[in-house]
Amino acid sequence: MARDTDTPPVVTVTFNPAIDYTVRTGPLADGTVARTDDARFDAGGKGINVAGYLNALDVPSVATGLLGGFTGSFIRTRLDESDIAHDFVSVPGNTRLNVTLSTPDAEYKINHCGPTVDADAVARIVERIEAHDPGTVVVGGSLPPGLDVGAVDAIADAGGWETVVDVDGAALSRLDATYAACKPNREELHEATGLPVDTVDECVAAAEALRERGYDRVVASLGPDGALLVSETETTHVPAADVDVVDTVGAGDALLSGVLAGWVRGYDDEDALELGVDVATCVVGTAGTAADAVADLVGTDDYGVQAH
Ligand SMILES: O=P(O)(O)OC[C@@]1(O)O[C@H](CO)[C@@H](O)[C@@H]1O
Repeated sequence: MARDTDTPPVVTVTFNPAIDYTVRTGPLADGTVARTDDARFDAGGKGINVAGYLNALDVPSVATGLLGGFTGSFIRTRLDESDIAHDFVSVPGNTRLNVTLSTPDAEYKINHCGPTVDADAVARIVERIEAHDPGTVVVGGSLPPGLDVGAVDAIADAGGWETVVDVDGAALSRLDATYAACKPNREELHEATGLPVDTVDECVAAAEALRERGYDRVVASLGPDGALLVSETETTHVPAADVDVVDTVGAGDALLSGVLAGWVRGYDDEDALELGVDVATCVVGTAGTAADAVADLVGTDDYGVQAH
């Protein structure tokens, strides 16, 4: 499908990018060495993943944020190799390396806090965003030491773009600006609202409560219960597909990317959410963040765009 060059790009902001090291082993035992040849390194962090998936879905995107050190260089190289447009601010220190360890019994995740960042980096990111004149800005992931949620509000308040956030529940409960959408998972819905989220109906009520706090639409990833999209006028629930989960790295980012791609293409919320679930299903069925697997969706019957 030809890329639409008239559409303003989606700019993604990752304050705290990461190399994702995803490794699968047999069972682990204390005091023994587990050996494996099943490991991969991906350029990651939530905003970077969203830019990669949007790129794979032929939606114009630019990734910005903060990168430093040898790990930052690796990420720039990977983005170049994958033809993902990027425009990062360089900072001192090494960008973090996050580990996902999959064993037959469990999936373990270790996320580093990231390098300490000077607060003036936020103004430098705003300059990069302005240079790309986006319609939508997506701020995704944790804040490194040195920044607080004011950095996210500063991005949302800095220009005429719509801002979408994928930040943790505590941050969602503290942001002050107005946002076009947020993408909590189930735990984050609870953390942000204090409401129970055991059933899908309870998740809908929590999403409605979150909307009252300044998020126009709430896209919630509910794991095995699928996903929800709650707006002022409607509530949509799409169940999860039956898929053998390889690992869940990037699943929430994939859901959000599919929804954003749908909105950019003028889908209604239901079709956008269905596309989001298709993209997330593809990612959980493939090792690592798997933007290459998402690109394979384009042109198949599973890619919702074909039906419109
Ligand atoms: O520590 P954060 O910023 O909350 O999450 C970072 C992260 O776990 O999220 C992505 C998956 O969503 C990974 O690429 C990355 O390692």
